[in-house]
Amino acid sequence: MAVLDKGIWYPNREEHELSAIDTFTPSKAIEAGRYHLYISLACPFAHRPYGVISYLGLEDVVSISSVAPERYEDGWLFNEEYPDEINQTKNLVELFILSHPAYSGKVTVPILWDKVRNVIIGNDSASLAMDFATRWLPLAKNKFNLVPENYKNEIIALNEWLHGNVNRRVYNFGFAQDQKTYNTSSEIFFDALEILNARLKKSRYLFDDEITLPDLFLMPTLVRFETVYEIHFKANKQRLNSFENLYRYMLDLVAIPNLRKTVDINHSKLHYYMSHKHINPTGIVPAGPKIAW
Ligand SMILES: N[C@@H](CCC(=O)N[C@@H](CS)C(=O)NCC(=O)O)C(=O)O
Repeated sequence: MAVLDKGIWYPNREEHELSAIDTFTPSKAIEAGRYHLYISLACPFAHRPYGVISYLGLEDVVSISSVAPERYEDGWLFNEEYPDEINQTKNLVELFILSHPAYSGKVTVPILWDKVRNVIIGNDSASLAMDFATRWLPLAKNKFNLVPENYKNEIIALNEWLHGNVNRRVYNFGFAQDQKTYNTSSEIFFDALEILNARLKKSRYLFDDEITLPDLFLMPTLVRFETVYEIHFKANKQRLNSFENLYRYMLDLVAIPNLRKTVDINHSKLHYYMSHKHINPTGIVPAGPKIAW
């Protein structure tokens, strides 16, 4: 992978080789127009806070832009179609250095930028999503409570479970370098889909009939399944539509315009197939598959 070590970019160094990893200090101030969320339209983790902002109608309060689909040796890039209109940098590495000149750690999306202090104030998708869903709710156009108090602890626990068993897990076997790793992680992932499928037989969404935050954690993986993960990550133990309730659930979610507009299949395909040369050396992007939704 790739990291910054004291402000120097190493495209082939691992995070565990760093002597220290820097973190960002969140801002407590909730202020319309003050922050910008940098995402990649391809990234399922960035999709969490993006989904919350779109579903709640917070776009006029927090601006959003995406990096370009390709990610090579220089990391995430901006280009003419996907510019950095806030800081005019050419890539995310430059943006991290602008904020924290001696930064050590990975250079990932999403990041939340404070336009007043000109610094990054967060790069953890789960906590950004939780923050927008709760502290920012008073500024939202659509005041849906994604974290009802009676489910709060269960929601936090389910988000973590989804992260380990589903959202991150598909990468574990997609990037596996040996059969055993692939088999183990594929098994865990498809077992988790089975559990979710059974759960969704009893309710429309993960918690009853209203959308809650974990739905916006699960959706990003499901919408990338057929066009990317099934082929590129060899996630083909079962077809997604063989999980009847889970598939119905995904269709329900993408039928909601504020969620559907956060899904960019073409951008995702371009990113995954072109950028992961270690598993797709030619960088060829498949023409299909045609999907039903
Ligand atoms: N801190 C993260 C990780 C997000 C993440 O893994 N983002 C990926 C894209 S999907 C990334 O930017 N990877 C670049 C890298 O690992 O160098 C989060 O917010 O959950």
